[in-house]
Amino acid sequence: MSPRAVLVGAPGAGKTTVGRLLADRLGVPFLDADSAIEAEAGKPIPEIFFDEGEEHFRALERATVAATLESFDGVFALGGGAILAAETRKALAGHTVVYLEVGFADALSRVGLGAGRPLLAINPRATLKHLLDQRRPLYEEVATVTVVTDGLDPDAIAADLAARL
Ligand SMILES: Nc1ncnc2c1ncn2[C@@H]1O[C@H](COP(=O)(O)OP(=O)(O)O)[C@@H](O)[C@H]1O
Ligand SMILES: O=C(O)C1=C[C@@H](OP(=O)(O)O)[C@@H](O)[C@H](O)C1
Ligand SMILES: [Mg+2]
Repeated sequence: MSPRAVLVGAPGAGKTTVGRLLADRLGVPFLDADSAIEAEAGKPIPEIFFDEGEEHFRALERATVAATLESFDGVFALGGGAILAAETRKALAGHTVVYLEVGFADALSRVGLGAGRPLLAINPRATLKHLLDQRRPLYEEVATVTVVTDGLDPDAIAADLAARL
């Protein structure tokens, strides 16, 4: 069993939003890794970061992604930092991985002041710029399909993807 599509990309790329729309169009279930982690931990992502730290969150994330890749056949949206783990990049090989590409200006306007995203709690502009630069090669490495999202409406992106998958 393999997800119909795994969505990767930076915070604000639209993984959660476009993923849900894409799943509706394909008539398959949708799962967001962050929501699965929150359900498992029994608390929101910012509280996991605050109480247990980022390393603990990343361990939960690696385990959730590994298990879901083997057991889920819908559309699966990852958190923006999931691909930082070499283990996760390796596990993505052989799957249909969609990279939702977003430039700095659109990403910034979409995430705003970073509410709900603990990594962007301090200095969201500079942090987001750094994340985009650091992670771009990793998203490119795992992607089998790349979609530019700048200036495009989520539903148009989902429609384009549904036609391509
Ligand atoms: N293509 C888009 N155009 C404009 N706004 C978008 C687009 N995709 C997502 N958004 C908005 O940006 C914010 C972040 O989207 P989200 O799906 O949570 O991104 P991600 O899961 O990749 O971090 C949400 O408020 C969402 O409504
Ligand atoms: O970029 C990151 O490292 C993170 C992105 C978030 O998901 P989104 O990319 O859906 O915002 C969430 O997993 C967590 O706050 C860490
Ligand atoms: Mg998301």
